[in-house]
Amino acid sequence: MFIKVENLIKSYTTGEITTQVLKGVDLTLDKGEIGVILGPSGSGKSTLLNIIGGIDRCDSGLVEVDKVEVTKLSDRALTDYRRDQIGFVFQFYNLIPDLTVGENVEVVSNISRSPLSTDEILESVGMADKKHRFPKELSGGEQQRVSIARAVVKNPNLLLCDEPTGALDFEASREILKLLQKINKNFGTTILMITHNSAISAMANRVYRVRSGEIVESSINKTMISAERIEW
Ligand SMILES: Nc1ncnc2c1ncn2[C@@H]1O[C@H](COP(=O)(O)OP(=O)(O)OP(=O)(O)O)[C@@H](O)[C@H]1O
Repeated sequence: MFIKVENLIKSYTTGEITTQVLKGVDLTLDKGEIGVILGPSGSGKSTLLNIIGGIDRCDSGLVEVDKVEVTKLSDRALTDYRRDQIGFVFQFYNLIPDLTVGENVEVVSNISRSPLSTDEILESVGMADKKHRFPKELSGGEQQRVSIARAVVKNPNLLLCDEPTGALDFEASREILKLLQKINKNFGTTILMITHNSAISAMANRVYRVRSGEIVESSINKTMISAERIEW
């Protein structure tokens, strides 16, 4: 088992009000699989992903990734874990506006332990010919390709995607999903992805549905379909 989450609990306190955002979440994913987390806004999906990725801490429970007990790591070790093992892709790309496409990717590869080649990655995401452009000269779908290149160049064990197609139209979304599927296949990268869109679950090995901080449904897809065939 590559990801093991057990009885994960997390609360946030604002002023005098404490809200339990994760109420005992269990989740597993095997190496090389694609997992999808579905659920309405505010149900705790990002909180769950951020704890798995070492951006946030839980109150109690277990997160284990590739046999590392993430929930036990010191702050220093958690930073190393995040830098060395995890690639993040967000809804709004978060590219550095003053850097070109190539430079945005190199910023990450320069601080990575065993990076892949920037040119090779840009080639695989279909952005090699736009290496010298700036983010504002790209479409949303192209910017997301660059942000995927930036996440993958460090050769992460786990790619965490928070609504990667949330800001894109249907065609651009499908291209991004095809790209994620290709990365999963070519690099063997395990992918865990949050989405509002239940059609996307057809390309996942495992699907988790979250509601109000709890997993209300989990399923395993015996037959995954190619992202090419996803419609909504
Ligand atoms: N840092 C924080 N401080 C206080 N409350 C927070 C914090 N982060 C998240 N929350 C609250 O926790 C709940 C779950 O948020 P989370 O972002 O995990 O949900 P989500 O399912 O990812 O939602 P969305 O689909 O809208 O992104 C929300 O009610 C949110 O307001």
